[in-house]
Amino acid sequence: MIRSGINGFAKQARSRVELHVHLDGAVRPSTIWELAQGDLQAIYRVAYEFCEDSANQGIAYVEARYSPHLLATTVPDSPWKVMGDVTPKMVVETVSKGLSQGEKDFNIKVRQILCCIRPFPDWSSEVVYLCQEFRSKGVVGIDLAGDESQPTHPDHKKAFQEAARLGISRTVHAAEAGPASNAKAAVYELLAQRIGHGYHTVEDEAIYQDLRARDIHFEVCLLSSQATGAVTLDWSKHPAIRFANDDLNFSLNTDDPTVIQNTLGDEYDVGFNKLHFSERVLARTNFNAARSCFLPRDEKDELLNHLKEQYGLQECCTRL
Ligand SMILES: O=c1[nH]cnc2c1ncn2[C@@H]1O[C@H](CO)[C@@H](O)[C@H]1O
Repeated sequence: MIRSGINGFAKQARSRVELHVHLDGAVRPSTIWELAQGDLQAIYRVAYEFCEDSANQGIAYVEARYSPHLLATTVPDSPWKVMGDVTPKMVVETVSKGLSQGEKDFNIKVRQILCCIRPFPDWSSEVVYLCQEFRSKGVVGIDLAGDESQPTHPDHKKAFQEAARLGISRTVHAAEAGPASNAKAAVYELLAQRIGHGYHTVEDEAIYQDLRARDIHFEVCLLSSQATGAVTLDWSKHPAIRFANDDLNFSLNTDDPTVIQNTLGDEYDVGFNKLHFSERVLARTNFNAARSCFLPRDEKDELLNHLKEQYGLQECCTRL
């Protein structure tokens, strides 16, 4: 693939921002093989190596998401049927330690988003509790992931409203495979500030225009969107082209790099080569990610200033 200038530049300069990547979808295949019996050491290793792999892609800041319940072994209704003594809280503690050591060793900033899972509404109140409990240890937000074909359970709504009350930032997987109305519900009922994917939002003009006017951020994952069948295989019809033309607030992300076998650089390459995004659009998506990340104001400003320096921009230029 021909590399875009901004991509080649960013790789060396530690100047990318990624908002949508599943930690449990980013495990090195060689590590999965070795750690087939999961335990806390395995979780620590996955978190630590995630920092190294992200740093090697020129990433300055990344928000990694996962479900504490799906990685635990004490959850009775977990789909994995493996029982042990690792609680969801121990999972978050261990991920925090692994990321924190990785941040130091690889000179990168990494924060966590804890996922609620649609078919398991019973877990959601504990996810909010864990977000609150680990706020000072790197947890910056809450997500709702999983199959969006069923109506959102009231317990998820309760959890997200509680998260909003506590000042926990919110993103929701919506309109990935499901209809535009799911994105609307994510914003109005779950109080989401960001939408995971959101491709089908373009199919309802009123909803699309409303979310655009509200400056809702869309976490776009190009290669994942084709791999999951969420969009057609014709790149020229990809909804992100509309997003770019409308200067919508969106970013490029990897989603599940172990599964998709992609890097953030690949996503920028696809944007450049297949969707014909200009260098300016690619830079803008990266700045969109920074201005829509879940860091507190002062740390966000620091990140934006770092990016401006890397891109050689003098004045405030988050809207390139
Ligand atoms: O593209 C996606 N859409 C919806 N859910 C997803 C996607 N990728 C992964 N997960 C779900 O999120 C959980 C926490 O990281 C994963 O375990 C998986 O069940």
